Amino acid sequence: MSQVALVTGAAQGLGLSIANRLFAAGYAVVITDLSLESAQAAADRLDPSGQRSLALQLDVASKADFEAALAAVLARWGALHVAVNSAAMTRTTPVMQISPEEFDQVMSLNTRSIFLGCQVFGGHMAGVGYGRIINMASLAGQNGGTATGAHYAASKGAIVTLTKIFAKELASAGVTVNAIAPGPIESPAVHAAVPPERMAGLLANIPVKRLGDADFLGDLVVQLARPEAYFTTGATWDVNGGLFMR
Ligand SMILES: NC(=O)C1=CN([C@@H]2O[C@H](COP(=O)(O)OP(=O)(O)OC[C@H]3O[C@@H](n4cnc5c(N)ncnc54)[C@H](O)[C@@H]3O)[C@@H](O)[C@H]2O)C=CC1
Ligand SMILES: CC(C)c1ccc(C(=O)O)c(O)c1O
Repeated sequence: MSQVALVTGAAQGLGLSIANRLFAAGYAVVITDLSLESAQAAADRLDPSGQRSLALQLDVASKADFEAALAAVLARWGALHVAVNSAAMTRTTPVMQISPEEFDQVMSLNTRSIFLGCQVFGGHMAGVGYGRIINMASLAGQNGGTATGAHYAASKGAIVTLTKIFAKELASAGVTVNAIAPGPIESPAVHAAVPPERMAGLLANIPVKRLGDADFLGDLVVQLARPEAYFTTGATWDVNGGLFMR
């Protein structure tokens, strides 16, 4: 039987690229997102037969949704080997203008979702003695970048810390927990955030002078998801074209 991988926020963008690479690597892939329709559409494009894919609604703000998704995956395949916590929101409000409500919204969606994903999926994986969890952090969380919002950056920095905490907690149970911290990757979100007339300026500021590649991120997830990757845990993998230097 194929190993089973679940990706949150996988209807579009990097989550979808990661799901595609996991599918290409032979996994049965669970595409989850806020709306079942968008998750199902992505799953249908990936795997028209539906034999090695499952679409689920999973609002990462809801612990009950994580638990229901886990139950649905176990009912379909009896196992969950890999969980990729990719869903997040971005806000670009300048730090002195962020309201308490907006701060809480970004932190709770981006950070609490990782906590919930690690707790629910990691708890199951620890119970069966095997698992791989990969959390999507960000360059902004590594260098305090403000272009994407101070609350966004703080929420992503907290993911690095949570990744270490869950890695320590789950290591002896055969579960690894790693994070990936991308800089700007070729993706719909980058093009939504950077209008064409500002793209040259962004590229000029990236030391390698290119955006990152979403498929490469997907392949990195595939590597971290391998059983042979048992010796890397609690790590944050930087993929930022040298932008940490800026
Ligand atoms: N695109 C980039 O260059 C970078 C992205 N990242 C991170 O990579 C991850 C994916 O980013 P993108 O693909 O660019 O984002 P995106 O905005 O294109 O996709 C995010 C996905 O998450 C889903 N989502 C939003 N709220 C949700 C909720 N409450 N429950 C479930 N799903 C929800 C959306 O429907 C969407 O499908 C995020 O964690 C982001 O912070 C980090 C650094 C750079
Ligand atoms: C595409 C989004 C807005 C984006 C862009 C850049 C970074 C970064 O450099 O850290 C992000 O984390 C993003 O989410």
